[in-house]
Amino acid sequence: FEPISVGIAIGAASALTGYLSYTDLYCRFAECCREEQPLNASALKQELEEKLFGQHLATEVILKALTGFKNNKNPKKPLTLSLHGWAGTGKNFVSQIVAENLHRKGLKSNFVHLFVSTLHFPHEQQIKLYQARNSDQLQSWIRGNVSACASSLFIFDEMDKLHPGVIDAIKPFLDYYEQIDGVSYRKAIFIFLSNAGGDLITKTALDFWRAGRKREDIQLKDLEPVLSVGVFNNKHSGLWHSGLIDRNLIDYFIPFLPLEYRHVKMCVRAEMKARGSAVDEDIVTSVADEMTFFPKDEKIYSDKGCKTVQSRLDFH
Ligand SMILES: Nc1ncnc2c1ncn2[C@@H]1O[C@H](COP(=O)(O)OP(=O)(O)OP(=O)(O)O)[C@@H](O)[C@H]1O
Repeated sequence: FEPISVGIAIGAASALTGYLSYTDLYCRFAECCREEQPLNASALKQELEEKLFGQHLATEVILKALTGFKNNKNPKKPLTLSLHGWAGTGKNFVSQIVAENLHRKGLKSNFVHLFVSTLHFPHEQQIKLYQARNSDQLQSWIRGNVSACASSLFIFDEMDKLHPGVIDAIKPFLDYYEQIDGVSYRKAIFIFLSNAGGDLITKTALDFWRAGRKREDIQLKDLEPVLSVGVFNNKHSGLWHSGLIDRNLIDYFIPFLPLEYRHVKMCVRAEMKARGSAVDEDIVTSVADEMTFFPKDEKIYSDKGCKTVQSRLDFH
């Protein structure tokens, strides 16, 4: 062995490992955008199966969509998911789980961005003003965030209340472009949440129930025609006016079913455990009994899903 080259090799190796561990160490404390970091699909699956109640379709589609996208080294467009359903059925909740599985700090991550349309664009009548000024702002906000981290996650809540003109501002980012002004958006993920189609999803679930069929037997194909009428052709829901659908820019439509009495009970139990208290079945029943259910005669589905469970539990 030649002493000089051995020395160089050791130096290089230690510099390399030193650098690697420094990066690792750094990322442990500060947050790093690790674009290539694979998704732990089994962890996500387990979390969804344990924590998300009564949403077998959403669980299945979300898993499939995310694993497929994250395993693809060279996606042709960003991933766009559109979550639909009645209030309190878990759309925000699932977005939070997805965020945590993509970026360690979840909703608090610098690479996860939640946009609430009624908060950011509150007054419909001023939309023209907003449109001009805020569309630019919205675009540069998205551009800035994706430049900082290609695998950024954007969650747009209350999408049905967002004006189509504003959605137009997002549209170019969702398309099949290699780059826009030097920035590639293909590794980003966009999640849209809305109540649009919720009533029709409920109607399908109710038809199954009335026919004595199991909820878990509802398949995506049972809901697709329903969603296509209620959402794709509904000129009143902003998203659909904007051409996102015509241009096939939404990759997955994900239905959230209305929650039943038993699911509300599961939410109460989960909330009690999260608060570190023992599960008291008497309290579980009385919280669930306080919720209101529809339709009037059968009383099967909770009006607000699991939404008010947390605050109701405070009174027990
Ligand atoms: N399917 C579910 N499984 C477990 N917990 C749920 C489920 N749905 C709702 N929850 C609980 O209820 C809370 C409120 O639900 P969430 O905010 O996700 O509803 P949403 O569908 O986004 O409603 P909205 O359309 O009104 O915004 C969640 O934080 C979660 O604790």
